[in-house]
Amino acid sequence: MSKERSIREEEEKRLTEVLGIVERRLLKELSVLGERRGDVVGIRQEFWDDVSFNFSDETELGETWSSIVQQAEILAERERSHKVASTAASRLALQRDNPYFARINFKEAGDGFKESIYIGRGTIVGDDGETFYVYDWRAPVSSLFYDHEPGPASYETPSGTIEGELTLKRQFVIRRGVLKHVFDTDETIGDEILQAVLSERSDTSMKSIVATIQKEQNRIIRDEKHKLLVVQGAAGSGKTSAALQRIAYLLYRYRDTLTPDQIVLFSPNPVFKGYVSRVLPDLGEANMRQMTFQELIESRLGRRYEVEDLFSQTEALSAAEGTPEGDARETAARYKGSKHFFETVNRYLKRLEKEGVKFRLLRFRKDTIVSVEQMEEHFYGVLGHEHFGDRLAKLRRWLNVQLDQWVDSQLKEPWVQEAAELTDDEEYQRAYVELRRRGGYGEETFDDEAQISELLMKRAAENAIAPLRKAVKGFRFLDPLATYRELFRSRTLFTACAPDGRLPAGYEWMAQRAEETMDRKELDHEDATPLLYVLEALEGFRKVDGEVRHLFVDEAQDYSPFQAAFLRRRFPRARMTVLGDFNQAIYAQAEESGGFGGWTRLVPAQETEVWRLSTSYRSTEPIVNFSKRILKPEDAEGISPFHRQGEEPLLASCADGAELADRIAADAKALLETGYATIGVIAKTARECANASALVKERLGDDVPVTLVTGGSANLPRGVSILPSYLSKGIEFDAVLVWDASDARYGREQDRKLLYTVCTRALHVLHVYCLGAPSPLLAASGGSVPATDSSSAQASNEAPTAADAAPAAADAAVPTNSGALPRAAKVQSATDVPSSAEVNR
Ligand SMILES: Nc1ncnc2c1ncn2[C@@H]1O[C@H](COP(=O)(O)OP(=O)(O)OP(=O)(O)O)[C@@H](O)[C@H]1O
Repeated sequence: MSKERSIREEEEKRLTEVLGIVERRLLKELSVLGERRGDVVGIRQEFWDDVSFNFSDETELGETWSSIVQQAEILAERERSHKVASTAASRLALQRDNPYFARINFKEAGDGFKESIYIGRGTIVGDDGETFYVYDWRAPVSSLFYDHEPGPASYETPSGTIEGELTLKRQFVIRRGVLKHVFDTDETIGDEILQAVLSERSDTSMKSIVATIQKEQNRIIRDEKHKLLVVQGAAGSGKTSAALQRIAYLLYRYRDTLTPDQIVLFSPNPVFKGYVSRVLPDLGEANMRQMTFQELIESRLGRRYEVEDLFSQTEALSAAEGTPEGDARETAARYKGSKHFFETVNRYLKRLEKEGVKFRLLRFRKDTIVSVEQMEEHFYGVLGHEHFGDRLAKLRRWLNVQLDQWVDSQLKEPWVQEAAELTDDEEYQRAYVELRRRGGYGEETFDDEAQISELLMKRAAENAIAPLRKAVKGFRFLDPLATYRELFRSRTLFTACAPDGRLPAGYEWMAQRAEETMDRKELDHEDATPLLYVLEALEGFRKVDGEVRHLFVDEAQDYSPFQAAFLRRRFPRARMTVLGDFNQAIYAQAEESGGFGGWTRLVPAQETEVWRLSTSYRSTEPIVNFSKRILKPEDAEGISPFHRQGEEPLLASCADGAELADRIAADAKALLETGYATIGVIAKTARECANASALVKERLGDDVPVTLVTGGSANLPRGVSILPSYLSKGIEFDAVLVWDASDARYGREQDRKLLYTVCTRALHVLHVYCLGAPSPLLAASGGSVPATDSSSAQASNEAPTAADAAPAAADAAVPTNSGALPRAAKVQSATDVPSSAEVNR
């Protein structure tokens, strides 16, 4: 028998044994699940039958109440165990499909103890409770698989380093419980598996990468030492993937103390949120909390102000591009995200401890209950020696006392008496019960009547000022906007607070803009974070999320230094993992920061680690090379493609919009017919997308699904998605068709990173179309295409020919992994090379 066959037989036997264990356990869990479900349904149906009702006196009432509580507790307990059984069953079902993906043999130094270790998405222990059939990929020993090739190897455990020798490294492709491929490898992670995984057609949600985590990614996933982890990685180098597997790792490593809701991931937009939401459930873990920065802002400011979001700001800047107004706004957006402004605001807050907080008076009809001056006097006088962050809460207490006194002062007023007379029976009954409870109501006497009418009047007055009580509770007597705005009303104040004592460029424009917008309670996006910071500082950061233990920020280069500093204040206990790519910094607000938003300043250097990921896994080699040439050479230097081949990107000029739409529609159709699942048509702005969508839909008719993706979209659909450049952040498509990368659209230096971001969304196929002359940023990518006719050029500097244009889509049909099959690694048999559809994730 050949060596390959004997290996296969050995592994098949082992697989059957493991599947037997999983199967038995799954059946058991399913039967527990059935029972629990029956219990829960039964208790819910009969809930009220088992409660004894008796309201005759206080004791009976108490007993009725405890019998309800008891029933509710039984129900909650059964629901909990139903959930436990259901989680276990889904985990086992995943394991039955694909119990493990790798095996290593490791001989420990010293005693020479040799062990075969199988690695999968979750642990499988034998019925004896001791034999480990499969180790979780996050177990310390599993590191050996990701970090080493056969030979001397070691791994870290909580009790120290284990040294030894890796004598075998084997990978499996198991699908639906059937062993499809097995092969040994002598590379860190077998190249052929990775080739096959990367050649797969994409999906509308991201997949896990546990079977093919690369060594440099593994370091990020398992880092436990640092308070701040900064990952600078090329487009498609696996930053988001590393972040998500890291979350799964942390949940496993600290499973007794860390829960998913103590982990927050900041995502760039709602589409991305949907896109990554399957990864953790597929790994058998519950999802962490996810939010966008905009949602954080909306939750605090949205009810009081009309807040512009980042996308609207980007659209507004794009529409005003090149005008004095547009330039001024861009300068303002950049400045208000800067470290200089953050420091200015901080110094302003210091001054506010002594003077300057703006309040709003409490007024009932025309009556001032507490004036602004009285509040200032109390805040800066009586409370002047208190800690600044506590003062507002104390002022609130004092205001409530003022309201109490005011209510008392009103009892003789005719309006209160009138209101009290309108009291309905129910209200009267309630007042009666309350007086009895207080022991103040005896026999029917004149005095009792007086008491009840006083109570009714009090209630009437209280009802009338209920909105004021609510406003006081919500700190609405504070005027954060006016307080913030003062910085743009007084030049002397600003210069006194600025660290260098100077007004920033464009100050006059900012001041005027504040007058125009803030009166209408409208907030430009660039003002939202500073305002929120001022508000929270005045309130003593009472909404601080101290429970959050890990904060992940993806696309971190898009955050301004101001926002970075704000997040640090808001999540003070959290360790931070921030991931980004300075080559993809596309928003005005982050430009001042050189792309990394001042993250590294937040935590002392000795508690910070900066990792770089340079291999780009997403796109084929030709696409990576094409995209790199959009960047300045010094920025592109560190980016290397993973050697996966595919067709050369296409760059073509179109004479007019109709031709552009014709070609994109034809490409999209042909690519879908070839089997590509997701096609991204990416235009620069939302306005262009609306136009593109109408034109493309018209050409494709109802047979081809075409979706216009907007800032509010929560999911990426299959088929053709038409979306603006900034919404394509973090996501990917089998094929990207760029809608108009002309000089007119991407002509400025500021557009470089945006165009790079757009082109790097493509996995297998990239077609870049221009209306007229291509952007000069594409010149090095082969962009010297005549603007006049519909000529096109393969980006490898081939001379453009007319034939290149239309058949491009057909060319794209060639599966891009055709030239990318195994390299030197030892493959068990030629037929063992996995096809792209059969690879473990
Ligand atoms: N080790 C790996 N094994 C398999 N696939 C991988 C690996 N690393 C990355 N990928 C794939 O590469 C693609 C890009 O990964 P990901 O989105 O995590 O990169 P990114 O650095 O966040 O990209 P961007 O900055 O462009 O958003 C994904 O399809 C991901 O599955």
